[in-house]
Amino acid sequence: MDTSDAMFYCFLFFLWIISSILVRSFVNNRWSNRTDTVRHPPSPPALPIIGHLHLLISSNVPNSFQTLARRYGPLIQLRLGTSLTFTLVSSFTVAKDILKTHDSDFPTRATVFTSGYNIYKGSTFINAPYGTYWRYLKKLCMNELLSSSQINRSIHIREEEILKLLESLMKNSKKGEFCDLSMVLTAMTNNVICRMAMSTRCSENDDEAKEIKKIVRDVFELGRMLGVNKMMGPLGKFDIFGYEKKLGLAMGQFDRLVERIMKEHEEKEKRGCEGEGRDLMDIMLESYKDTNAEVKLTRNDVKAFFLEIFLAGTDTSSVAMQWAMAELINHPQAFKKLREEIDSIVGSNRLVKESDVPNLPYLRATVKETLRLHTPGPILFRECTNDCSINGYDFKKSKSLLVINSYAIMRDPNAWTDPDEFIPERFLVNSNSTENLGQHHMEIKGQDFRHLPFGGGRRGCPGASLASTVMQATIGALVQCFDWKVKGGEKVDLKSGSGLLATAMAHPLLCYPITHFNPF
Ligand code: HEM
Repeated sequence: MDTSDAMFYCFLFFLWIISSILVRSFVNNRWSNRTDTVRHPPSPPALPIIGHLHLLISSNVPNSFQTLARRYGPLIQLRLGTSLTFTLVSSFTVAKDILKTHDSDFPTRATVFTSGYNIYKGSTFINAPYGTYWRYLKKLCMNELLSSSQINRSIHIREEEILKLLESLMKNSKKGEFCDLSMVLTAMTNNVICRMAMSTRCSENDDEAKEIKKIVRDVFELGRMLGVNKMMGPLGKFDIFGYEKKLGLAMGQFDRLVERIMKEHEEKEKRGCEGEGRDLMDIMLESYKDTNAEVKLTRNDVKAFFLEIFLAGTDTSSVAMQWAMAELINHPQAFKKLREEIDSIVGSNRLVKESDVPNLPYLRATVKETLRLHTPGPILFRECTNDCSINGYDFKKSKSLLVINSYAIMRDPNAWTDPDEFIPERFLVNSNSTENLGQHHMEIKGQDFRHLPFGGGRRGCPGASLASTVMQATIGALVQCFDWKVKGGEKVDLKSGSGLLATAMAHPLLCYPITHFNPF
């Protein structure tokens, strides 16, 4: 955490104490009058007034939660301030109970940790309560927008974007310059999602994808800050730092840009142009215009959906790829093994392709292992919609919030051998292999609740296939085409960022690419 972050959190902490004292007298009754016989999970010692809030202010929140679970157990109750209580889940067996057995009792994402601010009021997919609207959009995602046939149809987009990435890295290599892999990977995933969503790169304005990236980044950051504000109690609502105003401006910019792109698509449809093929906007507009659709989508619903797809789909894949490269650079044996696998399947005349991936088990294992150790979505939020009991504890409709720490589950020593080590071999499922995989070997069949990078149950990530496809093809190409030398050292510093959901690397990944195979 740098000094300005520390000062900012100190200030928020101070603000919280004052606002909590102000409201304490009003909420005291709530605690003292509790006469229910509900069986709550155990709770670690809490500080007066703030409860366990100080744990959220500490550096890496999923990591602090993990330390708590190791001390107090896999199911504990935590309190933030005087009014927000939630249960923290840190074991895969309990996670399985929730995401599988009790999936229908927890079908809604808890939104108390989000800013709640949205110019598209009522139009949200990611935070929609379980119901007709959410079901309709989820079905649309799974059957059309992010289906395997739509992913296959857009293969040329990913191939072209990977080639563009390699081209720019070849230039760095030729000049002996270093590159910022964090930046170029973010630009690439952004282009892939923008082109798949709205064919923006191919429109007349080449800067649209960049513009969307900047706006979405602003919306994400400001939304995060507002979310923290919201947890600060009544004083947080005054928007002292002006985040709400800035968020409104950023969303307004997004709205104007997407409105224009929507109109362009509508015009294109009228003219009967096929353009780059059917993108996600075309599919959404078809639903929007369908008078017989189960849900009548509004223009705002369409825009809000795209904003959330950009928020959910760009940085996640890019951050995961940065970690994959960092781990591979720090583990030369794994890098060599991956390169050898690619060379043996692909040969030395062409670039690795998406269609090679089924024959590249070590590449798939590398991506899985990266997502296990460095998941971009370390915490899953759920709200109880039916009274139920889990592990002998009671959960109440509309009152019980769950926070599943998938970061801790994926590093649980009861589920994984050497849980903090990068060992792709643990995901190799090859019974004919003569290689001794030893105790790291594990078999993942179907949905395994030890491995939760994409969450699980009905609220699980609909972009999992797309994200895995992008990651496998990109990492494969980066390993096939270049050797990598870290700028200013032998090894990459694997420190991660701080905060509730901050899962990015603490420092940009600066490396010299050295050409090994030139596909051009
Ligand atoms: C490495 C990349 C990605 C990771 C690690 C990731 C992870 C996650 C996680 C952990 C969740 C919450 C699941 C739960 O609560 O059980 C989620 C939800 C979601 N993700 Fe992803 N995601 C990635 C990429 C994508 C992409 C590429 C898209 C779309 C283009 C996407 C769209 C969504 C959406 C729409 C939801 C909300 C689903 C719902 O509420 O039903 N994600 N993702």
